Amino acid sequence: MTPIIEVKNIKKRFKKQLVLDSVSIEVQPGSIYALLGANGAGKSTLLKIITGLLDSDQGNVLVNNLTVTKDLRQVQQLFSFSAQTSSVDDILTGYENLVLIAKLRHVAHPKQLALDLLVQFKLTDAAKKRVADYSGGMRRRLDLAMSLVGNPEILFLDEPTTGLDPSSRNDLWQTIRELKSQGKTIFLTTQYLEEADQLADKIGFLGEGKIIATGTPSEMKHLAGSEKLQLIFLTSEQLAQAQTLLTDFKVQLIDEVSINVELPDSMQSVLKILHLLSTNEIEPNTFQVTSPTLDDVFLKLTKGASL
Ligand SMILES: Nc1ncnc2c1ncn2[C@@H]1O[C@H](COP(=O)(O)OP(=O)(O)OP(=O)(O)O)[C@@H](O)[C@H]1O
Repeated sequence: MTPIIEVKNIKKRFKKQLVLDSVSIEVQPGSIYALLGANGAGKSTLLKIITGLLDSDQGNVLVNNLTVTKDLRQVQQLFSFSAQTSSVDDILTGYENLVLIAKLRHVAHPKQLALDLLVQFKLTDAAKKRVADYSGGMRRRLDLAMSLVGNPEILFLDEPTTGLDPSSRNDLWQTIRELKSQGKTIFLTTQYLEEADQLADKIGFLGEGKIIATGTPSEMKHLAGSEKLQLIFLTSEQLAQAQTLLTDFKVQLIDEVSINVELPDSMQSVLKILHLLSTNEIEPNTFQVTSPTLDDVFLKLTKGASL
């Protein structure tokens, strides 16, 4: 399938600081792409370049096969951009904000559209409240609702859940999933590994100005290694006996009574290991299978830098 967004070899420098160094990204239509990176990695800068708000020094961006810098007017019809700073007007109510933006975008029946969006984003009860009195989660939902006025194909969301509590974050994730199920393409930036894991079809890790790794969440986790079986024994003698039996496996000592065993082929290896131990009358006290997380990938890629 032809990508709906193609970022090709983007370079951007602010004075002496090279912020983006040959960044290339492809996003498929109807998918969620998460650009993951630490504070200051260059995520917002890249979003501004993709949406035509900022010029790059090198490279180009195609949206629906249109070059952003040449065909900006046409490209702007295809997307909306929710920046980190909310675009809602505090003095107006949620309903008034939506009607205003709908009128500015010359949408037919702005009042009806505002009412429909308030229902879709579960804001009907707060429709007549001034936005100044909204919670952070309600503001972000209103922001998203406003970005849908004009029915754009692509939504760019810059750190959509930063500053939200876990419950509001979950609500917003659900809303983003619903937008994808309606066929929207979503390009979001985040510094939360869990958010990328929960939402993205494809992730790009931005580090030191480059995409240092890219893939689906499960492909990314494979970068951090295979699944492991953690075995905890009652005594160190049992552990030592187990080690002598597991010489065909990669074993990592955790403490004097626990080990991690790498599982090259998941369940088959688990069954083999437990069978081997039980036929030799060594019973672990507890065991569990652990899968690598995106945190493991990030630590491996950045050698411990914090996100
Ligand atoms: N207009 C500008 N002039 C000079 N430097 C800038 C400008 N905009 C961004 N920068 C610098 O570029 C780097 C990347 O900033 P950017 O805002 O793109 O990062 P980010 O990944 O979005 O970070 P955050 O998660 O904190 O929003 C930072 O070091 C920032 O100080």
